[in-house]
Amino acid sequence: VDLSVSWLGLAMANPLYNASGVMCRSVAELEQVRTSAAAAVITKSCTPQPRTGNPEPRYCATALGSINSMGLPNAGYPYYLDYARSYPYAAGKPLFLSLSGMTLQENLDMLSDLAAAQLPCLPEVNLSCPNLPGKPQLGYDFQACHEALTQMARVYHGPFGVKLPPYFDPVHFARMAAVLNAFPALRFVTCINSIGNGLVIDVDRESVVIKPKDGLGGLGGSYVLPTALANVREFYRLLPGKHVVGCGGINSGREAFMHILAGATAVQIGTCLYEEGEGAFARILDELRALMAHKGYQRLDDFRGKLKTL
Ligand SMILES: CC(C)(C)CCc1c(C(=O)O)[nH]c(=O)[nH]c1=O
Repeated sequence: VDLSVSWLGLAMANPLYNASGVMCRSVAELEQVRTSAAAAVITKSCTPQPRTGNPEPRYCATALGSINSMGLPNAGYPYYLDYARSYPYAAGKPLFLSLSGMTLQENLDMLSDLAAAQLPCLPEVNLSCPNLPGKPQLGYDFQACHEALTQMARVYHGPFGVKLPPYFDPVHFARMAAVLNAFPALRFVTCINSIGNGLVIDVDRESVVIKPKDGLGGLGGSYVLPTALANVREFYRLLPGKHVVGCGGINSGREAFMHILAGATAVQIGTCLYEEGEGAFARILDELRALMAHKGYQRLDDFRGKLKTL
């Protein structure tokens, strides 16, 4: 069984890597991912300056997944650029840099600096970043997205990608696809970011479980799998020539298989990686390999995007 993936001029031994935000804030964590069975690495979404993020508790895992309102704690863009400068690209594991400015200008500043650095790493721009006050997150404001991407594509000419929030309405899928299809240099979309503003309640304590936003936070893990799969399949259909990276609810080879069947080129592991540690990569790969062998598939292309409808 061959698990290799080749895309954007990159060759990956397998389709798995971390989701931005998990095991990727410090160099020590990034090296944990790089030296694991993961085939690529992505950094924590960064801002130009370091941020401590929200007060704790700001993450909580449940039997069905996780809730977080981290508040973008990160070591700052220069820290991750420095890691990208010394990263061993020749070892064959691609590096992605996640950018999440608090304003459009911050994203433009980081992207133009990254362009000047001329490094082999690829930017993944987080569209769950804040928009103007009184407006929803950028990814939910289609007009603002189009304007932001126009300016980003003006300062950064290489291939880049975006991390998308989940969408829940066919009209929203179509509107966002129309925006994304206007940018040839936008080569991949990562679906999905956490499902925003969920609320987890602890019955014994009769309390919320995270401190920020009176308990509201982004949902990850099994809670989001059907939504993640829907976003992967819809954007796989709606963005011809672009790649979709699947993210959301992957706990085993079965969910990785589902994401690839729905059209994902590669897949990111978030909550499961946070809870299990880097051993999750080898376990999930073994399970995916066994599932493919059982089904008689030699390589990922044998079933990628071939989800049957009834
Ligand atoms: C939600 C933002 C803080 C604007 C971006 C960072 C982020 C966070 C975070 O740092 O709170 N958590 C997520 O699940 N997804 C994200 O994209």
